[in-house]
Amino acid sequence: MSIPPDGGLGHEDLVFILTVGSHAQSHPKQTCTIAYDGTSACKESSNDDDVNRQAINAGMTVSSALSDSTCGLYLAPSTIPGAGVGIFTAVEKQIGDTVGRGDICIPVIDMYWHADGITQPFSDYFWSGDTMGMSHETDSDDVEALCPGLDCAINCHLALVNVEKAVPVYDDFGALHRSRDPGTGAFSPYHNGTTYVSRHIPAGGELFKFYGDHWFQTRPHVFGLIPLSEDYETAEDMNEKMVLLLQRALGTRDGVNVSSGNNLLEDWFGLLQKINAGAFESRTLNALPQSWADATLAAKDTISALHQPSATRDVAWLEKHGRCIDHVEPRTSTIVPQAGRGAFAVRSLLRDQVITTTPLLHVADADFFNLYNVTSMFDENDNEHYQKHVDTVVGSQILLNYCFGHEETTVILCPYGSGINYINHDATLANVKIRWAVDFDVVHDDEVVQSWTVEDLENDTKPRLALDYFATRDIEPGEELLLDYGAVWEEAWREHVDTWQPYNGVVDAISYGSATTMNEVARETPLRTQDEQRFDPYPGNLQIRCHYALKNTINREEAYVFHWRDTDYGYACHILDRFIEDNKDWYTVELELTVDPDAETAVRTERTDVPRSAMQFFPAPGTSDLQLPNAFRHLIGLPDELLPPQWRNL
Ligand SMILES: C[S@@+](CC[C@H](N)C(=O)[O-])C[C@H]1O[C@@H](n2cnc3c(N)ncnc32)[C@H](O)[C@@H]1O
Repeated sequence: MSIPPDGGLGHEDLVFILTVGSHAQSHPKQTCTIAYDGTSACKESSNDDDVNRQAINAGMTVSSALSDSTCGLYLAPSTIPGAGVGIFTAVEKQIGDTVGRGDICIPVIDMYWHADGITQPFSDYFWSGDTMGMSHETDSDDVEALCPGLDCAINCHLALVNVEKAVPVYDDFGALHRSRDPGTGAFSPYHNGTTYVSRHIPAGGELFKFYGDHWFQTRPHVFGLIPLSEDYETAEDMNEKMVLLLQRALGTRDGVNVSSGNNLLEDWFGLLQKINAGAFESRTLNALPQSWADATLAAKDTISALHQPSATRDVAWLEKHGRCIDHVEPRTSTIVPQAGRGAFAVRSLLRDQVITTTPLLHVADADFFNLYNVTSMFDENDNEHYQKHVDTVVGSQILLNYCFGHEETTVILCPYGSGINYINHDATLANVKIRWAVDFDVVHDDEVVQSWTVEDLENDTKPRLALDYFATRDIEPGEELLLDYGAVWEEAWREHVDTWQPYNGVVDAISYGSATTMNEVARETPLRTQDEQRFDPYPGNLQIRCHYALKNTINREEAYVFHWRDTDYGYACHILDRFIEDNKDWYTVELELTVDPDAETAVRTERTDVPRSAMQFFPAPGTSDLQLPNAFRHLIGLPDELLPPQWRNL
């Protein structure tokens, strides 16, 4: 089982991309990446990038733009011993290809505060929310992203990292509006996270993402002195030199014909193995090939190439023993109003066919999902303290809407299968059902269903349960998959719709503004200065932020365009002045460089000659649709027949 980290880019890794204006029309597109240290690198955008981008812009997932007849992705036992399940591609993949069909990500806000002390499995599966474009969900810095698809299920092998972490697209303008739609805020706006291939993968190869070296360093009891990324690089270099040296000593240029029984080689690798076995404890030595055959192979190719065969399964074996995880893709629901996106079949599915099997993360204490009322107080030294009122639950994490539960138990089960989290409810049109997984011991232990108590589940959060989703009738390609969430869910939804009223909070519902729309529609529109905003304000739920690159002074002579990645958040900034020169608008802004909200004084600095593209709208912290106090929250009903009797504790 994969255990993603709180990984991702730190701010120091941030770069901005500028499109070189003079080249933009007459030459192939160039993007230049400038790091904070001032170094830059440019590359021409590939056609593949354009095709992918066009597909995304057209509202399709990348995969649906490509032809699709057989399963391309499997969930199967990982090739890493003890790692549970892993994800495998059934088709060869080249750098820049995509994998999967666009995952959803779900923010979990202020968890370490609201759910302090509650045993939960999620920490090992979270990606840090700021690397997923979720920074604006709270001003406390405590936002985690659970991406229950590939980002949750792909393992990490530091020698074979072959796909990049997917970053979701933030879509706060969807089809729903908080002034009229009771479904507003009831599903995650972070979706279509596309996984890109970063290294060639053979058909049958397991996928590996980079969790960050830190993730392995902080788990020495599990992984011991496993080589880290840098160790592989150093070992690569050492190996090349070692092989050259030995070839010279052996008087051979390629060394391939040297018999494995050669004394020099035996002595050398015998010594290396002894050193490795305890004389020195070194992650780098652990990365170094331990035989002449491996050393020469690695010198010709890479050390990673040595690991690839053992990380590859036969495709026929995957078909037989794995579970297909790419039968469905997400799209805006066509059947269910107010529901956001849904899951659609990409190929014919037969009645009783298992559409996919999905592992479950379990929480024994349902209070994990509660959001509590908070008051802030100042002590005698004027330090602010927060008090949690555990008797006043004011809402639930949005994650609740993606998990299964039952009114007679505190146990909650959250699936992390690719695509299945998009399946909506319809009791009448349901064409999918769930059951405990059959014949998939690698993630499902029926003993847990038969005899584990709620306490047992609390004491052991390793995923040990899985569900099969199967078709209850033949399903055509393009049909939406629908599940019956149960009568309790349906009644809760009906009551929500009947009693729902628009919520007027920071801003009245009708004048709520979508940051995404403002950034798309008003990208070229001049921004109003602070003085102008006094008379003509922007919607109160929006804030303007300036690009991170403004941390350094900028040079107007280079007519650059700032590029915002989906994860960029920038600095809070205020527009002091706007002026026109060379027929262009320029701005003088004040940046709040200190991002820590607890800092007593924000470090402010002024920048002038700032172009429009350096500024972007964001929802102000805590004002997104997800944070609406009247947003619908309800677990999906676990059918009565699946609830183990010993879990009934309510
Ligand atoms: C597991 S998610 C399904 C995926 C979700 N539609 C999305 O876009 O991420 C469950 C949530 O979808 C919405 N939903 C599902 N079925 C619905 C229905 N029949 N009517 C209204 N909303 C529905 C509700 O917000 C529910 O809490």
